Amino acid sequence: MTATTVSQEKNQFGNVMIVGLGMIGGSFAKALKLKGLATLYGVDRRQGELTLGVSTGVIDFAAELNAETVGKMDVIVLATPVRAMALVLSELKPFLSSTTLVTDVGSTKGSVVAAAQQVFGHVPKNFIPGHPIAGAEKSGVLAANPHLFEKHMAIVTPLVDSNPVLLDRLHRLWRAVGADVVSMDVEHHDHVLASSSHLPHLLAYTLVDALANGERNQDIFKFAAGGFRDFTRIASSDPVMWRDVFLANKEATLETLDHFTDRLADMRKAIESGDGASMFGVFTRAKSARDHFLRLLESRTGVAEKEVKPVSVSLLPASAVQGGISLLGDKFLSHKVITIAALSEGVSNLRNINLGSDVKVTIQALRDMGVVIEALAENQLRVHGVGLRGLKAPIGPINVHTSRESLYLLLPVLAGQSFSVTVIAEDNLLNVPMNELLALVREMGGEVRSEVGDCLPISLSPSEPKDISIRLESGSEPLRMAAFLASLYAPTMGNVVPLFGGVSHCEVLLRYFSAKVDLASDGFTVSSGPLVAKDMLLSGDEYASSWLVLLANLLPGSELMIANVGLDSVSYDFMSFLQSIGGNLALPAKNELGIYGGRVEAGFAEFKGFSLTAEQSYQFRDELPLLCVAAAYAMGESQLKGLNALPYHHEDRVLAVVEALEQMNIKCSYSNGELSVQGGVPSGGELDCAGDDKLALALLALGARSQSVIKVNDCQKLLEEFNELESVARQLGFRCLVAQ
Ligand SMILES: NC(=O)c1ccc[n+]([C@@H]2O[C@H](COP(=O)([O-])OP(=O)(O)OC[C@H]3O[C@@H](n4cnc5c(N)ncnc54)[C@H](O)[C@@H]3O)[C@@H](O)[C@H]2O)c1
Ligand SMILES: O=C(O)C(=O)CC1(C(=O)O)C=CC(O)C=C1
Repeated sequence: MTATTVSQEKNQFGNVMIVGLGMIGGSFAKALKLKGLATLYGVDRRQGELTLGVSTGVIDFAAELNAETVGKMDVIVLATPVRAMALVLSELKPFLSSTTLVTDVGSTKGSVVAAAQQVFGHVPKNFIPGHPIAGAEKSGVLAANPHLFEKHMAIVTPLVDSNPVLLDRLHRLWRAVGADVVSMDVEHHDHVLASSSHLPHLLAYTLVDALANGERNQDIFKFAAGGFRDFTRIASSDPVMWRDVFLANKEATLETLDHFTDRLADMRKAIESGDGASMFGVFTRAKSARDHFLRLLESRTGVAEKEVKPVSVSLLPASAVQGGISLLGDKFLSHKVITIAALSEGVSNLRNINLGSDVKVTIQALRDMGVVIEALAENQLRVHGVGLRGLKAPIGPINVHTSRESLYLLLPVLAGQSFSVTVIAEDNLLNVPMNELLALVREMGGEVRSEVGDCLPISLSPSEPKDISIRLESGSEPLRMAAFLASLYAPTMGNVVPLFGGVSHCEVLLRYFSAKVDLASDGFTVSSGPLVAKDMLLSGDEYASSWLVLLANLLPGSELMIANVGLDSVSYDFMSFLQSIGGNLALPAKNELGIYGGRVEAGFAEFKGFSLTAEQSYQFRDELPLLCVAAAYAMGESQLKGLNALPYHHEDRVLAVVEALEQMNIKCSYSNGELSVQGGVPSGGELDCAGDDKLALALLALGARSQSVIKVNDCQKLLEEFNELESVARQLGFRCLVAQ
């Protein structure tokens, strides 16, 4: 049950007494009182706090620990500093009923259990300790905040014979004030909190005290700014409370303090000897660990959840594509290069990197495993490679979120490391069997476990690496890259046989980073050896290039030049196909790396109706939406065959275009995987791209010469993935209208 669905029945907790009406006790009381869930009684050795408690509406009654009051309580919460709790328990003992739940909020749990044992001779079944993991550096009832516990954790530490009915009541109490309840044993609690809460307080207090009493103390405080304030906020906390905590949790605090002192001594040595690499390593790992912690916190408290506003985009009529442009780096190429650079030996400077959301997923995962990736100027990264097997075990699972490309790149690399790891994902990547990819990882020799038939999440455990031979059954580019990466981990040699010949960025990039990839009679061989860091300027996005070329062909008066294309065989063949159906474009020649790199030029032309074989449909499956648009404007009829043999998401995308064509009054029919389209002039109106960025671009192109404007809805993902869309349009003299 979540906090929001908790029952809010009036006065359901009956009479609740808070002993120690300070900041925490007051916050708890106020939250219950404001919701009308209990009648609140306060006890405090300071009469002033009780008077304030009543006048500020934190409690209903100021009370004392006597037979009459204690006897009628349903719940008693001890909220004094931890060392005062033994005294409070002994004062309660003579009047306490076994049906009253007694709990506490103390920051240490072992000492509170020991206090109960000392007072009662055993821990009574109705005494169940607890601890809210929420607080502030303030104290006293005036600092009470009824929202303090919302979306925070409350730890309960029941003992074996704790009364289950009262334990249930304790859970409900914490949930009623908005907390998420977790159960823990006492010893574990004290060790965890010694590191996560007690040590930081000790450091903050000691730092402030050392500086305040050191030389130049006046100026130190005068010139201290945000960093000092952020680090030392908690040194303003209550000294009595914290003295009690350190007296009560001595052993666990000393253990974590010793570990920290050793690490501090290492840092001292690094500074003394000018060992920048060690410092850089510590700072990078620490940053990555803290970023990871913040993400966990955000996902728990929901603070990062931002409202996503629907965005629509339209291409305004009477535009032509005119001018020269360099496009931002290709997305999948960016993923690949960053991963390869991370696995290389040495430092690589990468320029024109596309930092789209999926690429950031890959970067984060690599950082979580100790790779230092510096963001230099815009779209420029410096990657400090760690070598093929140099990744470090991450502190939590690797989350590829919704990025299929990150998953395909990272999985074989993780399978080649010496640690076990769990890989998790979200939304579209869940519940999809990853058979081909997992088969490949299993071939590497690693153990792969998933709870539900080859779907994520999965756990990988390393084993002896072995030589592999992979014959790819599909033409998927991510799978091809995964196969090449897997073969890098073969002890002597790996063998990759792609479904199609032709050049792809996979082997070109690996060779560029010094991998020994050779063309064999059957596919490629990859001989074992290190990757070596290189600098690289990435070529422009391939799908964006194809889209612009199509637009230039559709819009009269266009004169387009893209200066930085880098086409693999599929993209080159696609552009050549456009030429073969009457398209007006000039393509670059093959460069020394085997890629068609350089400039593409394009201008207006009228396409002829065409016929696409099933093999071509498969080969151009990514570009099919663009080809459907070419068909919509072509003279005569076009046929696209074999569409039902495509991976389902490609067929779905084509079907979405077919629906759009029909809506725009372009005659078309689809049966048995064959689409025929009668060229014409699309009408206009609103279309939905269902959050698919590639489909969105195709639908925008459909509006190139439509009778009235075509507005494409649900374009948030398009603007995320192609965020330079508006600036590209501006540079090339055509107009895109983005509206929310
Ligand atoms: N401050 C935090 O961030 C935080 C967070 C979680 C848990 N805690 C725990 O909550 C407890 C209370 O902390 P706080 O921050 O509310 O402190 P606080 O100083 O604001 O309140 C403590 C109150 O206890 C009263 N008190 C002390 N001895 C007493 C006694 N013998 N009988 C009756 N009243 C007595 C004090 O007069 C004071 O009003 C502590 O055990 C602390 O470890 C604190
Ligand atoms: O936020 C703060 O000021 C706190 O110190 C809260 C904090 C913590 O260290 O996180 C302090 C003590 C606790 O027992 C629980 C929470």
